[in-house]
Amino acid sequence: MQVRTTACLFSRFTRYRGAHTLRGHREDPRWPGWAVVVGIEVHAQIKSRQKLFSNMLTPEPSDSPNSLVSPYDAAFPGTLPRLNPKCVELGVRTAIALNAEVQPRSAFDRKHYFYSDLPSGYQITQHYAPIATGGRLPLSNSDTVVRITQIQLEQDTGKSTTDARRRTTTIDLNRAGTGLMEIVSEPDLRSPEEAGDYVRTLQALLRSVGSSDGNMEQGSFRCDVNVSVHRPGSPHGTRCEIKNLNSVKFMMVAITCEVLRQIKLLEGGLSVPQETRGFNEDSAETYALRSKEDAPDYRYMPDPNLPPLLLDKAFVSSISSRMPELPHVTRARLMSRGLSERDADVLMAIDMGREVGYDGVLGQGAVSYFDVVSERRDPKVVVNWITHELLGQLAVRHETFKENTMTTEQLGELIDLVQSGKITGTSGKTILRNILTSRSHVMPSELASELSLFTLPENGDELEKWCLNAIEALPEQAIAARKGNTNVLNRLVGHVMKTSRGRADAKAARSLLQKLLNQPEP
Ligand SMILES: Nc1ncnc2c1ncn2[C@@H]1O[C@H](COP(=O)(O)OP(=O)(O)OP(=O)(O)O)[C@@H](O)[C@H]1O
Ligand SMILES: [Mg+2]
Ligand SMILES: [Mg+2]
Repeated sequence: MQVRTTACLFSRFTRYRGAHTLRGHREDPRWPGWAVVVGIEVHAQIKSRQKLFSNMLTPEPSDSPNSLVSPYDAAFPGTLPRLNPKCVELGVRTAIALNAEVQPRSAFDRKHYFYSDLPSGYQITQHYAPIATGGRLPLSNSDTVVRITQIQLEQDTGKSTTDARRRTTTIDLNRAGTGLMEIVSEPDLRSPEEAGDYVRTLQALLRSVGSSDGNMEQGSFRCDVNVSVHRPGSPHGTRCEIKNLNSVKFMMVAITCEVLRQIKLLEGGLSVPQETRGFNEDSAETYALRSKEDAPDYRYMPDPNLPPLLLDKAFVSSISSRMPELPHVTRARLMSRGLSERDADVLMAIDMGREVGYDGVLGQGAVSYFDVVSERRDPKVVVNWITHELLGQLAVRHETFKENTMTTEQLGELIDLVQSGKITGTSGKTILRNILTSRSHVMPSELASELSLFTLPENGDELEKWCLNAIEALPEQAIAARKGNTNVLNRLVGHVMKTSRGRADAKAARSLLQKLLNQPEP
């Protein structure tokens, strides 16, 4: 009894504190005798129509430079910030999705530094009182739960591009003033792979609640990765922060390189100085950007133009009640309906924008398509038709799921026709291809009769004709099959399928062929 109570307490404690604080060290063969610690600061662009403090539109990467800049974004004297409520709502949605505590009172501060893409000379952020604190994110591919320190709202800067040859820097202020959420994790990650899993899980979560596109390549989701190493059992080592990583893959490579660099220093009797570092993708090396001593003094101060942000319980619960299904819930629901992990992932990946060019929201794309078709049908059969046939054919056509014209009614009826044996699987695929090519909304049953694809009993006599035809066309194979060679029998079945253009039922053809072959020769 005593033991059980302790175990119970222990598991609750680990869950509350995050799995890592009490998790035993698992040796990594890449760095025996060392333990790795990673904490990530994510800057995710808020998917609001307008910027954080001005009514200028949030730019797309395709917008021409300096085309979406209000006088406020360019820091004209006399302009004042006005907080965009949509950004607050999306910040709160993110906080709820991360199980964080939305603060009834948060505030905005100025972080000062001087750089050409920051016209006001300061960035407005939430340094002292963030909008939410203390969340948790269970990773998709393991039992690890990563604690979230805080979520803060802040402005993005403009973009400067330096042309070394011409010795000029061009400034694009489109991005200046767009809303960001800085999501800071506790140092709970233990390997490059876990860091990758964290970023992917977070991207999926933000996309599912519609608060960010989460696109690392396009810069709407930027990660600063803090890495340190220590001997198991000793306190955490000194961290270095790696900036400007633009894909999950390179982030994982950068962490690996940084771990090996720090170990080399420590094993050589040196120490790791706290630094901000960059990553060179070509040489696969991190390099020093600035040391802790060079870190600027940001002279944080409360922004006198912005009152504190007060959020009452009713506001938060009204957002809470309108939250969409979160990815881990969708996943569990799909799997409880008998889908494999892989099938669930394929459907969810489409909705969460991993399909190129598809900016979907979970629950409005492939998952809901599946939900509708499988409402009164076998979920496993339905998912097979979607993932293998429909997605397969779309891929052949270089089309995305968004471009799919086949309705849920069409696919539903098609599956019913095949399942009830009225048409064969092969005919079903022909009809599916036909519907995708013609982009028509004609129902599969109409097409089946138009193309005379209905199977037995309508074409019972035909089946015999096709089988006799096959035996006649392949006499040598017929002799071998008669002697019991089943491989050769398959060739004959194939011939029947070909001449019948897939209308014959392969099983029926096989048994009829066997019957015909075993009859005494005339
Ligand atoms: N020993 C450590 N090893 C690895 N990561 C660490 C370690 N200690 C802290 N971290 C991580 O470093 C990050 C610190 O981020 P935080 O935003 O608090 O401060 P900062 O990096 O000093 O400031 P800034 O926001 O200006 O970059 C967190 O994600 C935290 O988990
Ligand atoms: Mg930070
Ligand atoms: Mg940092």
